[in-house]
Amino acid sequence: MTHLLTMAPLAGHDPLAPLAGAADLADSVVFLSPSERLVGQGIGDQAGPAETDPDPARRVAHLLEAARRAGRAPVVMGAIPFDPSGRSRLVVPRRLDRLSPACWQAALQRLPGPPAPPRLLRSHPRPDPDGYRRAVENGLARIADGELAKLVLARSLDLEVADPIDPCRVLTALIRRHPGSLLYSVPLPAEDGREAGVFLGASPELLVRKAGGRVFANPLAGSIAASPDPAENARRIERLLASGKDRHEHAFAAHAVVETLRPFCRTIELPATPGVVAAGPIIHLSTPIVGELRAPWASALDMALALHPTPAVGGTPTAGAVAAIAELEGFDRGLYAGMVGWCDAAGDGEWAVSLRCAEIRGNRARLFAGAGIVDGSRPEAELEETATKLKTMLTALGLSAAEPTAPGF
Ligand SMILES: C=C(O[C@@H]1C=C(C(=O)O)C=C[C@H]1O)C(=O)O
Repeated sequence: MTHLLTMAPLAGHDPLAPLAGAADLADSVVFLSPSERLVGQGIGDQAGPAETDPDPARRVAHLLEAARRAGRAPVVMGAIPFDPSGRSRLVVPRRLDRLSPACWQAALQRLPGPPAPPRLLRSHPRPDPDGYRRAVENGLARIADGELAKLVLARSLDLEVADPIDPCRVLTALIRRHPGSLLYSVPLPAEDGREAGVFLGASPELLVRKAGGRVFANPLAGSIAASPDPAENARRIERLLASGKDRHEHAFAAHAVVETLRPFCRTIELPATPGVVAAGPIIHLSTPIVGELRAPWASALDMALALHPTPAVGGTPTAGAVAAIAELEGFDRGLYAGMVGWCDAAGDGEWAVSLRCAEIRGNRARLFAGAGIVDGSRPEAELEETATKLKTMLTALGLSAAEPTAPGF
């Protein structure tokens, strides 16, 4: 990416304003990864044909063309839902800043502290724990029938707190706790009777990154709760690496990613064994994948759309799993388990799987978490795994799962 501004010299412009609490996150878009740190400001006026076109690639092309005409940096940022034909949140910020690693280190000093623990008024899990166990049992029956080999079942948690939530403090709490994750905040308009807000999170999972002629991906699947005790944590990592059920669950995602990327590549390899990645309260099996692209290089977005939904958020076979998810989950995933990131007119870009996230609107937050079901999965363990994954956002909101006020999830 060559056309982005670095810490902009413009008088009166503060590239960090949305992260420092000096500009509204609802008028900004943020994507921070170990490779790129992008902060866009001024997104106010962007609803239009691109919002309603069911093809995300056409939506992005439309926005890039509009950016070119308006003389803006041709970079589209935002989120595409789990159902990519649904409402995406894609924008071309009026001002875009790319923060260098040195700027970023200095910037961290300016971030506000975590939110004060809010007073929880109501919490509503969907499905409730019994409903989720039943959905997993149903999924296991379909796996036993041979209809499916893997299925990812998720649930959502609606929270209402006494005062409006400050999304900036929630995002900066995530930044401090998850510096190696892909961190994001995307504005949400008022819709379906709900007020405007933001969609934000800290995803450990890179769907795809393209930089010049190279492509990177990092499928995750197969998880265990982390322990605060280092010796116990090390034992859990050994247990995860040795778990046949988790290795089987992981293999679906890793194979699918390599096989989907292979036609785009001159060279690509699947590492023989997965490693692990720690993501706050949870540890995942992880396979980093690198490929050399075949000319003409496909764009990051084309590859992201080809990969989505990977078996890490959908299942195997894909179409059957997506149909089972619609039938068994009983809520709309919206932007959860879709993709969030950026792409430019040269085809470079980076897209994370939209995980460990929440929609925050006023004094309400909707959280999401899912778990992969394969032969050998146990409903109670999968329920616990989703509760562990929810902790990432609960902690950032100041609602630690250990507190007596914690929601009954
Ligand atoms: C579905 C989620 O996470 C995905 C599922 C995982 C699993 O089942 O082990 C692990 C990481 C993610 O690929 C989620 O965080 O909601």
